[in-house]
Formats: sequence, structure tokens, C-alpha cells
Amino acid sequence: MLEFSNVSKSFWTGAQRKVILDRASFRVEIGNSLGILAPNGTGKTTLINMMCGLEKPDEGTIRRTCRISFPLGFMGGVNNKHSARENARYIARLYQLDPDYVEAFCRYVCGLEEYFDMPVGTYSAGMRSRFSFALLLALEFDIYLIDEGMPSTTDRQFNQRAGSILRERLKSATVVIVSHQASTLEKFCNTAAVLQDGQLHMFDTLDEAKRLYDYETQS
Ligand SMILES: Nc1ncnc2c1ncn2[C@@H]1O[C@H](COP(=O)(O)OP(=O)(O)OP(=O)(O)O)[C@@H](O)[C@H]1O
Repeated sequence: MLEFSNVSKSFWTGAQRKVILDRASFRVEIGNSLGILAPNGTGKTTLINMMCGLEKPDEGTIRRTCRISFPLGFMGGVNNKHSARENARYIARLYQLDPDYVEAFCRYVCGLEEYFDMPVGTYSAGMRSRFSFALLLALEFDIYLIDEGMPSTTDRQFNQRAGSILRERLKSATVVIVSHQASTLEKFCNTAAVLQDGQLHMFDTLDEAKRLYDYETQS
């Protein structure tokens, strides 16, 4: 379970205070995937970062009673000077997993061939996103955090391989996706919310959330 209680977060821009969350309370239960709709620039990334602990709230408490992933695409834990192989083995040790397994899994999923043994700093953006996606799938979490949908890579084989592993994983895992468009949430979420003026409005269905979101973004 992931729980926000009276959480507030804002940024001072020099000219004004940008409010992201204003005493927001909500809970994500395991088995109940949540999609959050919010327009660009309103705080989706900040919210996801608070969920996994990359960003601290100004006030309130965030309780995590299960394994919560880093956001899909996050490369903060990856060292560019080291190869995917070295990074995969190092991160496996941090998570107390078998380095041989994590290395073999990532090598198979991301299909980087000889680049898997070359420094991550030499990778293209698409190769980096394949590696970070493979790493996320190798680590097994209870709740997966996804910012704006899947990484878009042009490698069809990778998309098929990673997509089918993710679909399998999501049968037993829970996902929180933040996006500015409802179509990204449709495939994965049972419940939905709209982030608006610092409040997270929760709905039982995506259709209900869409009605508020469409009304707000079109008015
Ligand atoms: N450290 C910071 N200092 C000041 N302002 C910040 C900081 N981090 C984020 N912001 C501002 O807070 C707002 C929300 O940022 P955030 O990246 O969470 O939004 P987002 O909804 O994910 O945006 P996008 O959809 O464009 O990716 C933006 O206006 C951003 O400029």
C-alpha cells in the first residue's frame, strides 16, 4: 500500500509559489492500478517522484508498505562510465538479487548485443531507454511507477518482448501511471484520478475521471 496523508508540495519560482499538491490524501492499494490525468506542467513528475522517495513533501506523510519501483525511464542510479552489464550487476546487489540472473535477464530483454558490455555513456537515447526498462522489469516490484506511458523505442522486437513481459508482470503487480492523455491509461488502470489545483480527485472509473478532465481542459 502507498498512502499520502495531507501531503503538500510547492516550488518557489522567484515570482510566485507553484502549488503541486495542497494537503492531498489518497491511497493506492495493491491490485488496484491507478491512472492519474493532469495537463503538462502541473506536477505529474513531481508526484511520481514523491511516490518513490526521489522528492520529499513539504508537509504531510507518505507511507509505503510494499516494494515501489523507481519511475520507468529513471536513469539516476545508472553510471554512464560503466557498461550495462556492470550496472545491472551492481544494481542487483543493491536489491539483494542474484547478479547473474539480473545480468542475463537484462541482456536478453534489451537486446543491445555487444553494446551491453560497453559504457552506457556511448548509448543512443533509445538504447538507454531499452536498458532502463529491462532493469525495471528485472527487479520485481509490487507497484510500478510510470511517467507518461511506455518508453517509445523504434525497435519492434524489443517492444514486443518487453511489452509481453510487462503485461505478464502486471497480472500480479500494480501500476501507477501519470499522463496528460487518457488513452495512455486505458490499457492498465482500474481506477483513475485527476490532478487539479493541488488536489487529487479520485474516481472509480476512467470514464468519470475523463469527464472532469475534459471539462477542465476544454473550459
Ligand atoms: N525544483 C523545482 N523548482 C522550481 N520549479 C519546479 C521544480 N521542479 C518542478 N518545478 C515546476 O513545477 C511544475 C511541475 O513540474 P513537473 O515536472 O512535476 O510537471 P509535469 O506535469 O510532469 O510536466 P510535463 O508534463 O511537462 O513533464 C512545473 O511548472 C515546473 O517548472
